[in-house]
Amino acid sequence: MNPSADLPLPTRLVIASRESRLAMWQAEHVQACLRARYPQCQVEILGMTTRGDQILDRTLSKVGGKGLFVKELENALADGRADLAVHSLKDVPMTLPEGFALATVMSREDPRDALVLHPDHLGRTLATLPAGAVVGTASLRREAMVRAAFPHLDVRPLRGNLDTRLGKLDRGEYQAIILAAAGLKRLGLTARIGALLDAEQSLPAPGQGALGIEIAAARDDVRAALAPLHDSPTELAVTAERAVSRMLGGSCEVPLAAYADWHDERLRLRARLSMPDGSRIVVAQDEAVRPDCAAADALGRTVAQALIDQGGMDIVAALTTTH
Ligand SMILES: NCc1[nH]cc(CCC(=O)O)c1CC(=O)O
Repeated sequence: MNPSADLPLPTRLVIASRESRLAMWQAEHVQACLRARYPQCQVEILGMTTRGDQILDRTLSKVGGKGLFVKELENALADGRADLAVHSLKDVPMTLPEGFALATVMSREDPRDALVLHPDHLGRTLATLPAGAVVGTASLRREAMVRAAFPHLDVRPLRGNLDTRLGKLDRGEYQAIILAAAGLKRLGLTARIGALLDAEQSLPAPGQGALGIEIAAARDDVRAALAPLHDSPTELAVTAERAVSRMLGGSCEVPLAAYADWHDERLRLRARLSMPDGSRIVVAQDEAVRPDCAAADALGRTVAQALIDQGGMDIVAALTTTH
């Protein structure tokens, strides 16, 4: 029995969200799902600016990482200004602070990376862009992938929200940029996708494409209200992916890819850890048959251990001790 099944539904639910267009789309998506499910409940959005949104001149890994985007939202959950916070799961730290819980994982949007091209280069791919073409990416994982597989390209950092990044591309600062397909699709920008990079070419980041809903851990009423939005296959996949990252220290300074997908009843997890310059790459993969959450987590730890056994911690240490 679910002990919270009999809890009265809250009459009002406030969703804390960052104010970027993507974050707002995601909050409005959850708002629409909740309104459809609970017509009597008043569902509102509280928009907030986070430190991560304010600092735009340095790459994320240098300014403190994922926590920057969630802390202000957690403060709103803690003091009751909001009841739930919607996050791109990719941006949620591997271990939440005491008192908070990831209550819900929603079904996954396309997890792949997408190549977006400057209008002068439409029709090209990473392989056919001219030598020296500037390719922008905000992630060390994507940077490592391009450097290893396409050494003819000039990879440069790219920060800012989706609109900012696309603006820099269109102004000619980059010949191409790599973004998550999920964000582009959510914002109705599917037409800008020049090429989708399959998992063989660009293995996604842990959690990419999935939405997670965070609550104050004590709010069993909110947890119960969110239950219908939960997607178990996605939760098991991202549990495995996040376990890999957690075991390697959970830092976004590390170019880690981890992606789990379902093949009938088997959950297959692939992971890749690289130096940003593409000079060293270790890969591992394993699978579990009909795992529960604990087994999905164990799958992630097994794959992380396989990366460690191949010298993965040397890569982590080389990247995390410099600043
Ligand atoms: N780090 C920013 C971020 N967080 C989530 C997404 C995309 C949406 C998703 O993965 O659910 C993006 C943009 C990007 O990587 O291009």
